[in-house]
This record gives sequence, C-alpha cells and structure tokens, in this order.
Amino acid sequence: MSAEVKRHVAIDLGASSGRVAIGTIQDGKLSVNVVHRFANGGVPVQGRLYWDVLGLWKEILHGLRLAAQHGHIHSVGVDSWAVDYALLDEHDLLMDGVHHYRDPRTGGVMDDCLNVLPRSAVYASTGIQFLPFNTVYQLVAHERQAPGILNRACQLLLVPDLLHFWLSGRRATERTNASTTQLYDPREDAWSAPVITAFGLPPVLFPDIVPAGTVLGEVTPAVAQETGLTSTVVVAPATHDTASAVAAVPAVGNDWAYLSSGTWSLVGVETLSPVVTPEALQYNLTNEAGVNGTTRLLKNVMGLWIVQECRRAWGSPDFAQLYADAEAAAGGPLVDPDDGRFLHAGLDMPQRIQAYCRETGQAVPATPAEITRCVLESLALRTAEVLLQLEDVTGRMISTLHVVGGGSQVRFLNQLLADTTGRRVIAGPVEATLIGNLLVQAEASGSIPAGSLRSVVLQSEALDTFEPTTAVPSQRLALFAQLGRAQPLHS
Ligand SMILES: C[C@H](O)[C@H](O)[C@@H](O)C(=O)CO
Repeated sequence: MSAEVKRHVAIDLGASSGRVAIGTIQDGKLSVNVVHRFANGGVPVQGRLYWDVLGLWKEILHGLRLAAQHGHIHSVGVDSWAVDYALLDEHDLLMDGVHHYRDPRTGGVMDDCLNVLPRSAVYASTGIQFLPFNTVYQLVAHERQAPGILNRACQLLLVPDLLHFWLSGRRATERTNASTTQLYDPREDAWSAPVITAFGLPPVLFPDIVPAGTVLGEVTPAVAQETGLTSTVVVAPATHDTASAVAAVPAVGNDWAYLSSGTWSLVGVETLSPVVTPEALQYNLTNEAGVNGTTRLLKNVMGLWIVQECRRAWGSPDFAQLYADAEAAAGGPLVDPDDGRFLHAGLDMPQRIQAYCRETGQAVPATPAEITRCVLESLALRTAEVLLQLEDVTGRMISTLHVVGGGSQVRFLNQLLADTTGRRVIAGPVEATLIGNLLVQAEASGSIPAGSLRSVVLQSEALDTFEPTTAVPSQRLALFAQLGRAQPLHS
C-alpha cells in the first residue's frame, strides 16, 4: 500500500455484537478488513437491564491494538445503537451503569410525560416518533428511580459520545444520535428547550452538538500507550448506526427507500429537511438527522429481534438453518411485530407470538420454523404498510427498496419483501454500518471527495436484486391491517 493511503478504523457496536475494522480507499474503492469481533448484549441485574460498557471498552482497546499492528492509523470513530446514555459526575466518573433501552423501567413514563407536554408540542419541537425508550423518557424514569440523580450529574453522553470521550478526552454529542433522543430540535440544530424544560431536565447535562465528520482530537496519551496508536485522530462518524447505514445505501435517483435490517427494521426515505406535518405525526414517523444535513424520515419496526429472542429460547440453533426451515414451512398466521409485548427480552418470546395468534383467532404456529415464518411474513407486511405511509407523506413514488445490514443476507426475507411490497429489492451491503462509518471518516480526512460516499459504495460492493414474483393477495394485506393493535409500541 502506498504511503499516502490513509487507514481509518470503524468501531461498530450493535445490540448483539461489535466489530473493529480498518478501511482503506484505493482507486475509488473501499476495502474493509474486520480485525476484531466480539459479543454484546444486555446484562440483567436485579430486574434492570444494562449494557456492559466497560466490557465493550476492553474489546475496543483490544481491537485498536490489533489495528495498530497493520501500520499507522489515521483516524478512528465509533457508532452504536441510539438513545442510551451515561451520566457523569463532576470528576467525569460514571454515576450509574448504562441502562439498556429494553430495561422495563420506562413502563408508563411516556404517557405520563405526554400529559405534561402534549404529543403535538413534543413532535412540533423534535419531529421524533414516540417510542417509550426515547432518551427523554429514560431520563424521567431514571429520576423516578434515583431521585436527585439528574441534578447531581454534570454531563450526559450518549454511548458513542462516551467512548469518544474516553478515546479523545473531548465531550460532544454527534448530531445524528442526538436527534434520536427526542430532546433535539432539528430546525434550530440545538437541544429542544421546550421539551427539556417541560420534563424538568437540567439543561447543563447536554453537551455541544457537532456534525458527523467532526475531528474531536487526537487519542489521549493513555489510549496511545494502551493500544500502540500514534498521532491518530478521533473523528465522529454518523454515530447513530442507522445513520451510518443509510449513508452507505448504494442508491441513485429519488424513487427509493431503505430498510436497515437487523435487530430493528428501520424503514425510511432520505429527505432534504424534516417532514413535521400532522400526517407524519399521525403515522408516528420520525425525522432523525442524517449525514451532510439530510433527514432520515423513517419508522422503527421491531425487526429480527423477535427471531433472535425466539432463537435464544430454542437453544440457539443455526440461523441459516432456521431461515431455510421457515421458507419450507407453512405460512399463514401473522402478528403485528410492533405490538409492545414483543419489545422486552424474555425466553417466552415464542409463547408471546403464539398467544397473539390465539387472541386474534388465527392458527397457532407450533414449530420454530412456523414461528419464524410467521415473524418474517409479518415483518414484510409491516414494511409494506410503512412504505405506503412514506409515499403518502412525501408524495414520492418508491419503486426500489434497498435492504442493507445483517438482515440483507436473509434471502427468503428479501424475496418476501419484494413480493409483499411489490417493489424491486436491492440487497447489500451487509456491512453498511461499518462502511458508512468509515466513509464519513474518509470524507472528513480527504481520502474521498466530499459527497461521494454512495458512489464509492456502488464501486466497491456486489449487490443482489430480488424482483417481485408472486403478488401477495390483497386479502392478506387487509387481514394484516385489521390485526388487533391492542398494545401498540407506537401507533
Ligand atoms: C433504539 C434503537 O437502537 C434505535 O431506535 C435504532 O435506530 C437503532 O439504533 C438500531 O441499531
């Protein structure tokens, strides 16, 4: 490799695993070398659910040590899931564990908050979908659990911001993730004073907001010593993993939507500005910040989490086999994947699906294959519904659905998506999050021309196309639309 080719390192933290990867650009193409993979997941303690941030930090240091052995690393940046945060005291010490957004502590909190400041006012200020685990409701829950903690805290840092602080010593919140908190006003590009005031949150907690691509500073001497990195800068990528994934969608034109498919199914389009209209509120669509001033107008659909949790209950059979068996199984029963009962962790996930089918008068899927098929068909139908909502609020016609992320490897789901939505599905890249993270760093460091992220992805990645073959009967769409939505996670 020639001396001037820069090495960038992406630290990509997902809900069930993390990766450290080196990216380099040569002849307009990105090469990715994953140097370290590790497991992640919730840690249950006394009825609460936490993330093991210290364990993640240890894995990150190990990954950086391995990366440093490949030669000089120009930059490093972290992305992760959204909404979760750490509180730091006046000595920069962690004041509590980092709670997992699936921690049941937020039960009922969102409804209480919306009695104080109505939905319409929260939405007008933030444009963010109502999800019970948004940072704002987690903070109110935290204060209820540990009265006074918010006033004792000096700083709130979202998970990637905490890791950037430990890497560089700089405290800041990167905008794409800040937007997911429901505490950020996209039109002002600032924390939302009305929301912060209404819920009694101390404004001093919230750090400066910086855009993706900001150079935060060099790695600290302690990190340099621990890892062998020298003169490496920490660059904030799009720290919300979904924003990184969307940045790497290999799309051209304007008639496409994306599905970032993994633990969550994030279904959306990219817009030039937030769409904060009564219709968007009615559909509970969210306006999260994207890279380079774009907006990610999308909806969270529960995603493959439901299958992951069932698989845990079934003793972790091979995923590929489970999906192959699902393809061969009889389909039929459907669930609303966004029913609130599917949000929380639990080894009774298969029984929750069966109970849903029983309650709605459908056949009850019995085997792992039948249950998995039920979830995949339901996810495809929910995706179809959301695409119609997106077309409705934007006035756009969506002819192509780009499926990126780990879930894009599930060929059976890709075909179901094509058939159910009636749209062409283009699958890949699988590593969209890592790629988006690396390309934002590359853009900030001058390794690629500004605004060329998607063309680099198109040059670098092989994609798979799935055309709609068997149209899904309209009765099936109607049946899905009529399913009981007794406990919606969001409406
Ligand atoms: C809570 C989820 O993490 C979040 O809404 C989703 O956007 C995500 O980050 C998936 O990784």
